[in-house]
Amino acid sequence: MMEENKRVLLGMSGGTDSSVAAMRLLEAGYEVTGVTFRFYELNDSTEYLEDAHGLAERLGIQHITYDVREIFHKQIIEYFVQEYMLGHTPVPCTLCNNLLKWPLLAKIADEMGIFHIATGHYVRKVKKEDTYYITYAADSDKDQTFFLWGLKQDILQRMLLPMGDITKVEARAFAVEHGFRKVAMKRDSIGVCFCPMDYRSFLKECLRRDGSQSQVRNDLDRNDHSQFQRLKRGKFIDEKGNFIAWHEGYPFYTIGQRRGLGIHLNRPVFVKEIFPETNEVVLSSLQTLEKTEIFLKDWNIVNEERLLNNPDVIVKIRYRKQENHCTVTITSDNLLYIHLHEPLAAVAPGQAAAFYKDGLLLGGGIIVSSR
Ligand SMILES: Nc1ncnc2c1ncn2[C@@H]1O[C@H](COP(=O)(O)OP(=O)(O)OP(=O)(O)O)[C@@H](O)[C@H]1O
Repeated sequence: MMEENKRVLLGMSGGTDSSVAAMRLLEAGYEVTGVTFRFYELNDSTEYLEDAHGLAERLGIQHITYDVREIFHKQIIEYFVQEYMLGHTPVPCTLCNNLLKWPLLAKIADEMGIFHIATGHYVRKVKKEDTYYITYAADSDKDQTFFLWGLKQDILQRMLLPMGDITKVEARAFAVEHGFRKVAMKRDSIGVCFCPMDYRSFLKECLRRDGSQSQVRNDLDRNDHSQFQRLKRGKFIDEKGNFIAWHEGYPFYTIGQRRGLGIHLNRPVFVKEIFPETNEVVLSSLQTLEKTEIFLKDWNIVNEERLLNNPDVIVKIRYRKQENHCTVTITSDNLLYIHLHEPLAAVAPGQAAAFYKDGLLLGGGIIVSSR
């Protein structure tokens, strides 16, 4: 294991937060090296690379770019499409952070003899009894803890999080004060980087492009017909299987969805279940969507003592949504079992769940099922 030093490798996206992060790290006396990952280039635009590089030059820091477009395509975009084809709700940002962004920062830092790794994430970290934890950001509107439950001690101990203590408003002001007006004016990124708008058009486009030689294969695709063919009209049904209306294809719906169903009934209805095999989507009242038990796969626990069997842990299944109280245990088949203390609606397979207690992020996982 490398000795701690005053060097830090910072992920620089070209955006406000990581740019201000670079300035704050320099102010704190670190020798900063910036790395910009080429994950995905929307409309082939590489402006972000030039922005990051230009900023690094002005700050007098070393800057490198690192092309991971192929890995990103395989691990994140194909996964994203495949999850919808399975009737699930994917979490690409969570996976990117936990499987790509932070591990890559650590790997490159290792190669360069740099101990610390940093991003412009709005999160903080603390050490308690020899264990490092991610904790909520000072700016609760920007808090990004929800995306980082998969990180382990080897990463956590090396992390520097210069944006955790300030608000976004302060970050913009900081950039202006330091003479970086353009940095301060950058728009906040919205949604998923490779699909900032409507995921339905993205899905259609991806599957059309991949066509019959689809790189995106799954169990449902055994019949060797292109997945694009699967995006066809299907039935909205009620819980008894009665036809309600036509829909545009099951991958275009998410459990818990109410808006955009394209139907008008005299009662509010929500997507309750998705059946990819028959291309049917079950609609029902919100109450029938409520669950009290959730099972997670691919989980990570930061501290077992604090999480398991604790009678009152907070679980979040959405970035900006409600916090629920629960108890967490491990099942005999190695899933995490969440017993919710009050029912929760709109629990979709594929989504992430993150656990908190006393402000500490204790881990999380991917939802496989609920009841
Ligand atoms: N292409 C990239 N290369 C290197 N690091 C990145 C890249 N994209 C994001 N990051 C890092 O991950 C952090 C969080 O990214 P995210 O896209 O969630 O946030 P953001 O609020 O848009 O940040 P920013 O304002 O810095 O773009 C960024 O602050 C940055 O440090």
